[in-house]
Amino acid sequence: MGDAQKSLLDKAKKLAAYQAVDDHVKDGQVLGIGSGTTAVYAVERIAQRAREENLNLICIPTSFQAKNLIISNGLQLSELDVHYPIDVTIDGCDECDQDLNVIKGGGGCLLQEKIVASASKKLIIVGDFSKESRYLGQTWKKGIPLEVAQMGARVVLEKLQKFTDSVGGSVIPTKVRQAVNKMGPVITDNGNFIVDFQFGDAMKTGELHNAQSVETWLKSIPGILETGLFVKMANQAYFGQPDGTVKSTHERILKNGF
Ligand SMILES: O=C[C@H](O)[C@H](O)[C@H](O)COP(=O)(O)O
Repeated sequence: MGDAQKSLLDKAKKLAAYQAVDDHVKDGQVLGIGSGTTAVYAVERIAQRAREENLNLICIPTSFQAKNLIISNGLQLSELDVHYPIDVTIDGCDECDQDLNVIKGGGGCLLQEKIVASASKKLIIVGDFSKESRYLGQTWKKGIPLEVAQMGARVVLEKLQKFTDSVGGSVIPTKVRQAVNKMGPVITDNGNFIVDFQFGDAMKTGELHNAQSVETWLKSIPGILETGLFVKMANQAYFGQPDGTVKSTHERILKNGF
């Protein structure tokens, strides 16, 4: 990716994050703090508003990165054992389809993100224009990130490969994600591996039916501790556009127990 494209995407991430914070963050709330590069802008804006408007906010992190962001921005850090439920969580995504089903975990944070999302009255997704798609897998070609117990990785890979082969295969193999600047696999904040499940166009073509059936199937495989598929969890999405505007979906009410 060239510098100009990167800068365009960065601006779009910032626009979306700022707009989402301005629309949803209010005094006295417990906030879930997402992970990734877009979440950095959300925390920046939350901290700005907290200072300028003297807001009293409690922040629950979704990762080690988020925890450090909360601390370095002078926000009040807490955890789910102390503050539950969360009023609103603002988090990034790798891809978001037209039904607001989302793929997350491109940066290796998904298990804590999903727990925090499930503890939130509202989940607001933020991203640049490249994250919006019609169906999952349309733009995100790296597979569905899965958090997998280390000793179960071989078993999980065999089962996923068997499925991939049965639907015609994928040119890219499903494998344990390898680290950059460190030899060997990525180890998550929770001490597990990440497996990137290459599902190709299976969701579009029908082999995987829909995101909910994929999620149910993946969660039925022992060793898969969590998936990066967030199905019917997001209430609204914001996408920063190249022209400096922000496109947002309607906010939907979910029957999520709150
Ligand atoms: O594992 C990482 C998280 O799920 C991120 O929220 C997701 O990858 C999007 O990250 P970014 O905002 O950097 O594109």
